[in-house]
Amino acid sequence: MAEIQLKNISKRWGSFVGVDNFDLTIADREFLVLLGPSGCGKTTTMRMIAGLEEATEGEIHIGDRMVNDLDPKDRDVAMVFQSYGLYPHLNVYENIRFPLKVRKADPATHDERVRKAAEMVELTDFLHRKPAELSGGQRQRVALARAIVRKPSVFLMDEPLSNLDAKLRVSTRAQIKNLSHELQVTTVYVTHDQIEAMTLADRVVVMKAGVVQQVGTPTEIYDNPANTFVASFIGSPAMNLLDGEILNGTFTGKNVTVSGLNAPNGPVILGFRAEDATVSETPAGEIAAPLYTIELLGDATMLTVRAGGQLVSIKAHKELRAQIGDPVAFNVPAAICHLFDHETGGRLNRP
Ligand SMILES: Nc1ncnc2c1ncn2[C@@H]1O[C@H](COP(=O)(O)OP(=O)(O)OP(=O)(O)O)[C@@H](O)[C@H]1O
Repeated sequence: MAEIQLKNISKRWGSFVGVDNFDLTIADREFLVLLGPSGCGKTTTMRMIAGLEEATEGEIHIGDRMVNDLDPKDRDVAMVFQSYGLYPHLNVYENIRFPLKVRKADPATHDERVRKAAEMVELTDFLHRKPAELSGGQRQRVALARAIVRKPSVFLMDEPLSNLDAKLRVSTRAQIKNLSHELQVTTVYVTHDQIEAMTLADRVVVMKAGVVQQVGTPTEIYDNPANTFVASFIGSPAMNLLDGEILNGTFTGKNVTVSGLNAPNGPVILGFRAEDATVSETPAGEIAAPLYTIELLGDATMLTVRAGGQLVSIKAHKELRAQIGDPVAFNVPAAICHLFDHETGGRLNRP
């Protein structure tokens, strides 16, 4: 168990900046998720912690040691990759045991430790099989067992679920969450999937083009996104973001009007989430726009309307039915709106 301190770390290749001035303390036992689109620098950040990539600048501390000059094997971190990295000629038992052998752990303890790790990921019945005889989900569980068998100070996981099909992803995600609760080991987890980030993290770091955009709990990031990038990256569907102008407390965009805003006059980007808008039976005084598409989600109905050339998502109750092209009347209460600077996209105070 250990705290990780990343003190202004950067990674540059020539003039290209992969990670820019990343500065964060990850608490002992925290589950931290690095989230962002492809190429934003998540993996590079994690590889610097692991020692697979040298930081161009800054210091990395794990526990009470500065590890910049330590080899990966001396940092006491265990990694799980999306590609599993299992040894094909070894059976599950020997794959899980491998780190104990390499680290010369007391041989008398191996059997118990391997079986315990296998049990934690529900692989007890598969110990004799070779990786080729396992499903993708089972292989990923072998990789997890191999990481937990030697009780490292830190777990680093790079998109461990991305090779699994949707259903398996959900169940393995739950297993990782449960495992991490049980093990209480500081974990850094890389993903581009915002649902994984929201469901697993104690805190999420949202990155874009090498630069940290926001650090916060899933709720903080969802409820108070720091800018339009974070607002549109977190949540499904993405937050509705509309260009327009505020005049005397009323926002006017293309075909969307919201009144009662407590904000200065001028151009802004107005944001609201699909679940915060309400569909109205009585169209008077509200926004009306033609239905572009309707999706039945089971527990709700998602409407997408075309408001002034822009698509806007509204989550409605599950019984709602409508035809494409029908006018949909909806209401956007001022209290649930987010306002962003129209040039920088940075968050303005909530109205
Ligand atoms: N060895 C390298 N030399 C030059 N540029 C690199 C090198 N490794 C990575 N990069 C660049 O650094 C940036 C960050 O890469 P990184 O792998 O950290 O992104 P990522 O957020 O993990 O993306 P993905 O989700 O696609 O893995 C990318 O633009 C990548 O092309």
